[in-house]
Amino acid sequence: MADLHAPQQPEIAPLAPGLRSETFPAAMDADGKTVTAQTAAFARTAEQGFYEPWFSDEQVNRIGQILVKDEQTLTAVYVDQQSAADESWGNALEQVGFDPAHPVGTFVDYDKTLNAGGPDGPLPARLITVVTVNPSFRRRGILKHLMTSALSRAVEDGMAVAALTVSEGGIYGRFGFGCATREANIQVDLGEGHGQGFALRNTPAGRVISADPAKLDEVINTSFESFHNRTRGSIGRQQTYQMISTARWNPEDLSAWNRKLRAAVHVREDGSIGGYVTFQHEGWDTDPSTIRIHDLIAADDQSHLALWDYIAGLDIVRRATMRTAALTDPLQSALANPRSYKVTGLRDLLWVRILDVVKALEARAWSADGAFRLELEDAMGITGGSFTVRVHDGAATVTPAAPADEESTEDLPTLQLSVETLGSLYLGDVSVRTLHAAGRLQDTAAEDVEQISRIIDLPTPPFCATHF
Ligand SMILES: CC(=O)SCCNC(=O)CCNC(=O)[C@H](O)C(C)(C)COP(=O)(O)OP(=O)(O)OC[C@H]1O[C@@H](n2cnc3c(N)ncnc32)[C@H](O)[C@@H]1OP(=O)(O)O
Repeated sequence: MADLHAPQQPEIAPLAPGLRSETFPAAMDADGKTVTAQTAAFARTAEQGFYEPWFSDEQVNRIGQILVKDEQTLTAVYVDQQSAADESWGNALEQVGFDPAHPVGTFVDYDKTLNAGGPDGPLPARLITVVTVNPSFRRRGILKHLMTSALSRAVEDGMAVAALTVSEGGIYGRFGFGCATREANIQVDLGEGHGQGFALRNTPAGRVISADPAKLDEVINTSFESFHNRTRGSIGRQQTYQMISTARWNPEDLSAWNRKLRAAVHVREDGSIGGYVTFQHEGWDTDPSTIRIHDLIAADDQSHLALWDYIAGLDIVRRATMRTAALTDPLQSALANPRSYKVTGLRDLLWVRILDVVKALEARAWSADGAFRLELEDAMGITGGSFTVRVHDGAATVTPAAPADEESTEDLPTLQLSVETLGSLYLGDVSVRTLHAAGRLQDTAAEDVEQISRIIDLPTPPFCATHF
């Protein structure tokens, strides 16, 4: 008998007449130096979709190579001028020199891992990025086709979760994605000279050593791996990070190397590497003189503070800024004067789509032992239904349950929510109580909220340090 609770592939939304889609791997030419014409044309369409400057062929080739290195799967939508339903539209495209080899829609997916805090470590996640539609082809269902196809493939491949970062907050909820992590922009005032404005209550152990970013490949890899394994909400990094953090690639203009980038590494007292920071001086015309931190990845909290102490100790610098700080950054509480740390902005980063509720919940962290019933609604029909969740010693067992209206011998508190809301709850960014107050828990009874919250809500928010 078919397992009615197994994830189901969603129906794939059709493309409008005259459009066709093709899925292919990002690939290099036989010479191994340039990406294929199809991959390069894909990168060109993405560049237009995100309103980037016209890239040179060399820059396009660099983007293509990044896609290749992470074995990314590209799906492109092309105009089939021959079969275009509206002939005058086909003629108009021809008149303006439209090249049918250039797609009008782009979509990338690839696999990394997501740390959901569970006992068995990070779980595989299907990541979605570079979603663009040529402005002249928007609002005709191209995204809907690309997304339903991609989620269908992800279910077929047995993925428990998909994730993306969004350009606009109103697009992806309809596909079951919920906002799951946030990050802060911070500004730290350093005062004049070390210790004047910035002083840690305790001096971190070990040494921080200035380093050439180009020589840090191994340090970057091992530091990130430790960080990823200890940080709920972390997503595995694509090759782009390695290229940027080692200064081989300048993200601002895609030129060959970033001459401004500097780095430092924390070496613990026992000689092991604790983490690294990459940063640049904003220029002598900035007032106050400012260091921008690009990336600060530490394997432990002492190393995190030690790297900040190094930045604060740089002579002539009065301010440090960072766009990717954790909401639980320990720095503010470690400062003698916590006011020198200011949060200047807050934004969502990771959005999560649960594809297999059993696998996903069993890979998650929990706060307390207990059991509850889950009534999950999934409008795309992928993973909805009734489940019993039992948590014991920090690990969950999730089993299909009879529908709520059928007789049940067990009296368990019941959580009713949509798959989008479960995505927001998954990594612990928002609490059961807050979602209940927001009216997002449908018919969940107020008296059940307290019990369920004790099991689900996690003590700290998650943190994802990876943009993609
Ligand atoms: C994961 C990432 O890569 S995030 C980056 C997304 N890309 C961008 O922001 C680049 C600029 N924008 C675009 O390229 C396109 O407008 C896209 C990709 C956002 C949307 O593509 P389209 O093909 O126009 O979307 P499509 O027609 O399939 O719309 C699907 C649904 O989303 C809705 N939608 C599309 N764009 C938006 C938007 N910007 N805001 C709110 N809703 C939107 C549509 O109204 C439609 O709703 P429905 O389900 O009620 O019918």
